[in-house]
Amino acid sequence: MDNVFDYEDIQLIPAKCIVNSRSECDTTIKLGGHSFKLPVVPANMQTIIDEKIAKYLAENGYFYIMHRFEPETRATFIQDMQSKGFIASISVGVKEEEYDFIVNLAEQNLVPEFITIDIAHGHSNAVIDMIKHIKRHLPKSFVIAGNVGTPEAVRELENAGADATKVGIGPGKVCITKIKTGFGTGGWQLAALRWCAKAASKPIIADGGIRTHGDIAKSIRFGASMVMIGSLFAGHEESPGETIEMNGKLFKEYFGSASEFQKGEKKNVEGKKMLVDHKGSLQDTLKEMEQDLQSSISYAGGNKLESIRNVDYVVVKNSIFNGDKVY
Ligand SMILES: NC(=O)C1=CN([C@@H]2O[C@H](COP(=O)(O)OP(=O)(O)OC[C@H]3O[C@@H](n4cnc5c(N)ncnc54)[C@H](OP(=O)(O)O)[C@@H]3O)[C@@H](O)[C@H]2O)C=CC1
Ligand SMILES: Nc1nc2c(ncn2[C@@H]2O[C@H](COP(=O)(O)O)[C@@H](O)[C@H]2O)c(=O)[nH]1
Repeated sequence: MDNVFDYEDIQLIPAKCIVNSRSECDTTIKLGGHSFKLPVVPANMQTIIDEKIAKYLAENGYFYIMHRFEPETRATFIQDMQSKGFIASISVGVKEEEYDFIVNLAEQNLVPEFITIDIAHGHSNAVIDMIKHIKRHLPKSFVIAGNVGTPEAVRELENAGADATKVGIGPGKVCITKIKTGFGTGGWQLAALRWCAKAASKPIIADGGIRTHGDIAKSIRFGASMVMIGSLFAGHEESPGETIEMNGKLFKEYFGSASEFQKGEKKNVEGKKMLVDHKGSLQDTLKEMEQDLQSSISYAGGNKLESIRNVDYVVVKNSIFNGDKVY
């Protein structure tokens, strides 16, 4: 791989506008036969999503993926969401008990619309076997598998039956994988996304490293159907992380799913805990994301999300912020 770059190194080039107002631009995206208002999904992490937020997102036409860290609540969660007419979208791991969980769901005829296999190193037989297991017992569920960072991995997971793959090893804000292991897509996530997207025949979710709303448009340009975001969603008043007051200022706690804090032990730790600025309501951020993306679409010279896919771009190494502090 040469010519690597990341979000901050790229600027998309404007094309002639065809709309009279940004409100004409349509940010909706289809995934798994469902239509969602934005190509954005909050990360399936315990300080980012809980049942209340999942319901809010589902009710308001946004995609969501519930985390897997309270495993015993998942069957009831599926029932509860579907009884309200919402999609059920859950996460699983790959350990032995997860195999039984999938069989139990099938026996109870509980079929989540979306199942995400949420593993650090998704290019593995553990994930391939779990994809096959889910497809055998719950063939109607849309399976998102990850995380990966290479075209080979995307192809192997797709061939095993994954309906979408999630790309991003180590670009996350609370990630320390790149430091502890020396591996990953941290620092070149956008180039890795492009590399993977060229091999993909099914949707890709770009996961981690999104620091500004413009990065959503850049992800679409480089082949993502959707982006998964943690840190930008961690600071809301509704966010499940604890609210902390320091020197009269409010913060929210945000921790990695592989942090010592999440795991309860210091074993294979690849994540950290941090505080992010408190920033008002989730609804306001989603609205702002929609408006910013509508604006992106208008700069792309179209009125639909797909128009972003064809725009030209330039590489401006580490310079687009001109010293502005954005995060
Ligand atoms: N996107 C990213 O960059 C990363 C995300 N995470 C997040 O952290 C959480 C925990 O992830 P994870 O540790 O995979 O989940 P689990 O702790 O559930 O581990 C899943 C299984 O995979 C094994 N495993 C984990 N990492 C590796 C590896 N590098 N090589 C071989 N086997 C491995 C584990 O065994 P054992 O523990 O004995 O090795 C275990 O059996 C997830 O939510 C994940 O998304 C974590 C790191 C990177
Ligand atoms: N290496 C680790 N990555 C992690 C951990 N917990 C979550 N994640 C990944 O980060 C993204 C969110 O990234 P952000 O830049 O938007 O904050 C999340 O979706 C996971 O893929 C972890 O402990 N270690």
